[in-house]
Amino acid sequence: MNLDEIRTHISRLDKELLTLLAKRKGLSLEVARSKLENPRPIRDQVREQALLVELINQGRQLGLDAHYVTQLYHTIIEDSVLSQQALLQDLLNPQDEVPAISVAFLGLRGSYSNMAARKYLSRFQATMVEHNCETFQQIFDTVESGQAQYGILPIENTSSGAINDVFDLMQHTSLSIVGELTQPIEHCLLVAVNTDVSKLKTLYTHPQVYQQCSQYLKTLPGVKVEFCAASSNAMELVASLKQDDIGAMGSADGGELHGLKPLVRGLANQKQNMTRFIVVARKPVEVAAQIPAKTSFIMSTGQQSGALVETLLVLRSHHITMTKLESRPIIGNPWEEMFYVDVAANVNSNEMQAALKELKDIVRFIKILGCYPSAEVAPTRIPSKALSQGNAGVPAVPPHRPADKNAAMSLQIGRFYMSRQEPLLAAMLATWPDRSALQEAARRLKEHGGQVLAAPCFEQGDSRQQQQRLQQLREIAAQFDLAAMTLVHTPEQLSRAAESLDLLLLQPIEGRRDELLTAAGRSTRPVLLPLADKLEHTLAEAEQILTEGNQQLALLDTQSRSLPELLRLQQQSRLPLLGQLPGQDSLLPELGHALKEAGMQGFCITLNEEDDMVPLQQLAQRLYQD
Ligand SMILES: O=C(O)C(=O)C[C@]1(C(=O)O)C=C[C@@H](O)C=C1
Repeated sequence: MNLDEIRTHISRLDKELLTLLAKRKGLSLEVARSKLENPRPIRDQVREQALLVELINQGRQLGLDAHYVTQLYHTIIEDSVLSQQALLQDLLNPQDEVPAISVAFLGLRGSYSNMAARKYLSRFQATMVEHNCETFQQIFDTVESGQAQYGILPIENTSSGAINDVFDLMQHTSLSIVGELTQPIEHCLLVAVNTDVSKLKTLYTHPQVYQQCSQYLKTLPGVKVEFCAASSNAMELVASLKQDDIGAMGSADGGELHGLKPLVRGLANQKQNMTRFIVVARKPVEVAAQIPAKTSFIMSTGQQSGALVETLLVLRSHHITMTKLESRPIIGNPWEEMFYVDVAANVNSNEMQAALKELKDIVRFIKILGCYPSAEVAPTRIPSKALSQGNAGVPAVPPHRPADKNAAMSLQIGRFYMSRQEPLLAAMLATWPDRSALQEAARRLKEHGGQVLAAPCFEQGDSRQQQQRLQQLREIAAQFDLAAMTLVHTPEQLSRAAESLDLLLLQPIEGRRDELLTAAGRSTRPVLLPLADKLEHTLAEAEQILTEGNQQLALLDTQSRSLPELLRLQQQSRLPLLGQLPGQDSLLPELGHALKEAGMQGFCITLNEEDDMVPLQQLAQRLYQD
């Protein structure tokens, strides 16, 4: 076959894939209707997990890797769940057939609020009429007066926290919250013409974006930064000037609307930067009982001690989970507070109605802001057991973690938990690899069921190169849904790594790490402390970290200590213990298995450039299947 013929073939297959996906979606909507007739919850994670495990195994037989299959199906299932929810919501809240829906949001075309508005409206069969607003107040006014049907407002951001102005405006509005959505904020360097970072002289950006990308901007010392009122203004300017020495900072999708291309992605200091938006309208909506719902309300309590606790106890007694609590001053009443509460419950449920009745008796003021479908479709987790290779037909188990006997000792790294039952598996590259080798290591680690990718970001190079490595490590780890770790020698390196990575490995030379221990204790990231020569030194060092506040600490045995030594350590400390083992030891699987039995909660497998991952793969099989 020549290139054209192959492409024709690929196009035909893609069309078939789309036809099948559309058929699948149709069936999913049929399921939703049947769940409405014979009431059952929309989400069924036991079914999802069984499906995913089956697909991973089928995929393997066809030569597709587990990570690829999982990612693909997470997207398909997320769409399936959201489409089912939207269908049920439509049936419950029939809308007038309108050709256009108007939405008010902050900023111009391409702003993050604009992207959120587009995402929200994509679920309606109507075109969007955009109302660009300059202030949050203007958004409220536009919807209250009926000029727009919906208003989109950012309410909280994972790096900068609550957006207080929006909370304050919610106190006085007659509007209801009818929806929510979360938008990833990925700042990119956007340009209008083909160019290179080294040619840039000026960057246009919003002060908040500048702040959120401060680490990256330090790597561009010669570039002048000019502030604009919003990132959408910066994009508009750069698009109109079309010069190769200027750029804007904002989202890739937003930039595309202005014809800009992303030159560098993932500029933010914080690894995960998400903004949660609320959608407000004049009329409240009803949420179908089968859909996970959220209810938001505000309340003010008396000033007597324990008043807030009493209200929270009411929620607890009705088994209602609170997902958010914010307090804001009441304008005009100094020292009084208004509390904003989000709960994971439908306002019409019996529990919520009973809780509201009790709350009304004990608060001064309470107002429901709205009840709306929860937009979060958390991916169903697949146990490492199912991911470690060669495992056909793993029985489906419910996705929630079984109660861990050693709950007090388990630690969360990124989105993974380490425990004696499922030890953490990290691959640590001895030298910094090139991008494709790092990607290949990540792909294979994921395929074998490992969870943490580690590489030395600080061993060579200047500060700019080190920063680029941190970014690359975090980016590739995220691409394969792995956590990321690096070795840090100084407090400064520790704070830089803590901005991007999930786990910080402290340098092993004791006596030279006093300041590093203090910095680790003040960090909010989990820390891995290599054992000191003497047991009492290790315990003293661990204590130094814990007393500074950071309780996310695990110990690492770098010298394959004897079993009695390790058991003694475990008797004296409740901290999780990991072992560092060479990746090419033919006994790796047996050694790891024995150490797991002895209570180790994880393994850091060191790999040199030429090493293969066969022993690591065998270790994963022993760890997760025996
Ligand atoms: O099988 C169901 O119950 C469905 O609703 C279908 C489906 C899917 O798309 O596969 C969607 C949502 C559920 O959480 C489980 C599976």
